[in-house]
Formats: sequence, structure tokens, C-alpha cells
Amino acid sequence: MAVLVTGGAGYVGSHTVLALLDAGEKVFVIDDLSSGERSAVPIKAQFVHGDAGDPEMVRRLLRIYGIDAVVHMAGSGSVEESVRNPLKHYRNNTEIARTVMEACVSEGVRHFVFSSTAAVYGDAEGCREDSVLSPVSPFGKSKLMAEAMLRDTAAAHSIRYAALRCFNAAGADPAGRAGQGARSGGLIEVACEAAAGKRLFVPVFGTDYDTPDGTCVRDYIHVSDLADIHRLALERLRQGGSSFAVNCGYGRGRSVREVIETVKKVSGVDFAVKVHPRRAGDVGKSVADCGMLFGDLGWRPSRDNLAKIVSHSLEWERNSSRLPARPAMHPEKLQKDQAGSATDLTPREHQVMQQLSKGLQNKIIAANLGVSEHTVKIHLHHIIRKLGATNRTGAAAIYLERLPDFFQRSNGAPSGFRNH
Ligand SMILES: O=c1ccn([C@@H]2O[C@H](COP(=O)(O)OP(=O)(O)O[C@H]3O[C@H](CO)[C@H](O)[C@H](O)[C@H]3O)[C@@H](O)[C@H]2O)c(=O)[nH]1
Repeated sequence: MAVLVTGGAGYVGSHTVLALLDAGEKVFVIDDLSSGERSAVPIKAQFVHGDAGDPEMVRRLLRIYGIDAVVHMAGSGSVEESVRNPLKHYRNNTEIARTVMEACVSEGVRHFVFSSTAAVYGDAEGCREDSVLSPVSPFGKSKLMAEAMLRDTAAAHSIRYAALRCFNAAGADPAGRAGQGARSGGLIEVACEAAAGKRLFVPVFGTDYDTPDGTCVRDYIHVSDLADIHRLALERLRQGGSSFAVNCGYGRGRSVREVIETVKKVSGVDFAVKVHPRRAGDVGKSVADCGMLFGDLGWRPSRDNLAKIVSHSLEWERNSSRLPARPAMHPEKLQKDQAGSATDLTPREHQVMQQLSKGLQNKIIAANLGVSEHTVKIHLHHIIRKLGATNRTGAAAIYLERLPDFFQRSNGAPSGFRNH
């Protein structure tokens, strides 16, 4: 028996691979490394650098290595990016899931654990598995479509599945074997980067939500606990359990401000915080009802403690030499003829501003863009002049204010911006 983990080089993926290996499983990982890291795949797992959307490759893997179960985690997981680039998410989350399911059916793989998301519920607190599914973002919709395909596939073929509706994964492996991937960018990671001196400030996206302190509320779950639920779900399917969908959280809501305060307290660093407008696709509240997880599945968390989650994340951040995540949005090509005025920035200047407005320092921007710090300084000098600002903070504020105009001038849609 062997398990194939798609997306096993990613953040939740690499922790899940560890949980499976710790349980004595033989694990194969397929990952195209578009957002995951090769170094995140434990040495004991067999790594295949490839696209889970390649049906031939997946079928070959399943056949040659006698794989009896697939944990499908490959996909794109940014709510905000899915609003800007929905087709990327429908490909990576819906189409690729279909391809992997088809390969499983044709190769006789009977167990399928699918990493779904809390975003299938939309804005909701105390969501139960049988609650109304009303996703707001293309990300949530793309995962919900995959869930629907799984249900239909399981009804037609001898495959059973577990759809794990993951709430907000955070933290890092307590033994320090894995941590937040290079490009996950979740709130706790961002705040820990600020505490570790890798960011100048933490942006708070929206303070006018209908929540106790006006900031968004999420159900944060330790990534190693989430990984353990994936392991348990597979065990249940192998024991003959029928297909199910289950919430993976702790059933406890924490606001953005509460999280930031906890990171400050645990780290002892009073980093700067700046209020920004709401982020596209965000919902006010997303908190699980864990009746099924704790009851029917009989799972018990080992790390249900926000300070502990933060301390593991912080430890990883302080010990890892890696730089902060590259921003997902990547302006590459802004047509000159659509620009036209003195305030327009070159594509490279947009790249610099994208990073600057996330609070990154010059040396980190330089490393992310593959240029020298001196070049970043020169770009900033031009940008500050073009935007009519007096310093970098002023330029960042003006840039964020004018971002919608830049989009409009590149044909009313962010088509001049490319993700990577
Ligand atoms: O720098 C930041 C980062 C985030 N936030 C806020 O913090 C909250 C949590 O945001 P995250 O980016 O950490 O997580 P999301 O809730 O957007 O999404 C996460 O949880 C989802 C489950 O609903 C999916 O699993 C998804 O892949 C994962 O990124 C949101 O209100 C967001 O606006 C900030 O204020 N500043």
C-alpha cells in the first residue's frame, strides 16, 4: 500500500506528508513546485517533479507504484488572487481535481482524501457540514465544484472520499521539520515575519466588518493538527468507512486584531500595524462547527492554542533564512500606450511598489526581484518623483489609492498583471 500526495511540497501538503510518514505510510509526492518548495518534501518521501494535471503521468504513478490512496492537495489557495485570476483557480482546483479523480477511477484507486476549504461556506459562523454552501470567492467556488464532482464520481464508481473543509492553517511542525512555505502568506505568517524583522508592518485588511472589533474573524488550526486529520481521514476510508465531508478547525473564532496582539505578546516585538481597505473576496466570519470532527470522527486536537500556533510559526520564521513570500500579483506588462501620463510607472516599478506596499524592506525586495539593493533604491527614487510623494511611505499610500486607476488603464481588467 502506498499513498500519492499531490501538492506535497506545499505548506499543508508537506506537513501532511510528515504525518503520513510518521504513521508508517509509504508516500509519493507529485508537485510542480509552482508554489511549493522541493526542500519541504521530507527525504523519506519519493518526490516526482510534475503536474498533477498531466493525466498520463498521474496514471503511470498510480500503476507503477501500486498506490491505493490519493491525498489531493495540489491547487491554488489564495482567496484574493482568485478574485483577480479566477481561471487559474478553476484550472488548478477544479480541472486538476477532475484529472486526478479520473486517473484514480481508471487505475482502480479506491480512497481519495480531498483538501477542500472552509471557503465553500462563504460568510458564516458555526458552519456545519450540512449548512448552506454559499462560497463568495472563486477559490471557494472552485473547490466546491471539485467536491460535487467527487460526490458524483463516488456514486458512479467504487471510490470513496473524504472532503476536508480546512479552516485557516497556521503554525509549523513543532519539531521544526517543516514550516510555512515560501508563498503561503497567511495572517499569522505575515505577522511573524514582521516580528522577525522581515517586514516593516502588518497590513490589516478592513476594520469595518460586522464583527466584535471590526476585523475579520477566522478559525485558526495548527497545521500539524490539520495534517493529522488528513491521516485520520485516510485511515477511516481504508477501514471501510463511507464517504464524508468534514470541517477541519477548532470551532473558535479569532479576529485579525486578536491574532496580531497574540503575535506581539508571544514575540515581545511591538511591530507596526497599518489599516488598509478590505481585501477582495474576504468574508467577515469563517468559523467551524466541529461536532462531526470531534464526535463522528472522534478526533482530538493536540495543539488547540493560539499562542502555541504563533510560537511554532515564529520559531520557524526566526530560524529559517528564507525571504518573505513573493506577492502573488505580479505586474509584468503594462502597455505604454495605455499609460500616457507622467504618473505612470514601468512594469518593474509596479513590481517594486507591489512589494513595498506590503511592507517589505529594500534588501528583501531586491532579493525577490533578483536585482541589487542599489537598483531598488533608484527605482524608488523615480517612483517617489512620479507619484508626487516625498518618501517611500507616502509613495506606498498613493500607490494603493491609485491601484484601481492603473487597472482601468490596462483595459478595465488586471490583464496586464500576471501571476507566477
Ligand atoms: O497581511 C494580512 C493577511 C491577512 N489579513 C486578514 O487575515 C484574515 C485571514 O487571511 P489569510 O490570508 O490568513 O487567510 P484566508 O482566510 O484568506 O484564507 C485561508 O483560509 C482559507 C479557509 O477559509 C483557505 O484555506 C485559504 O487557502 C487560506 O489562505 C483575513 O481577514 C485577511 O484579510 C490581514 O489583515 N493582513
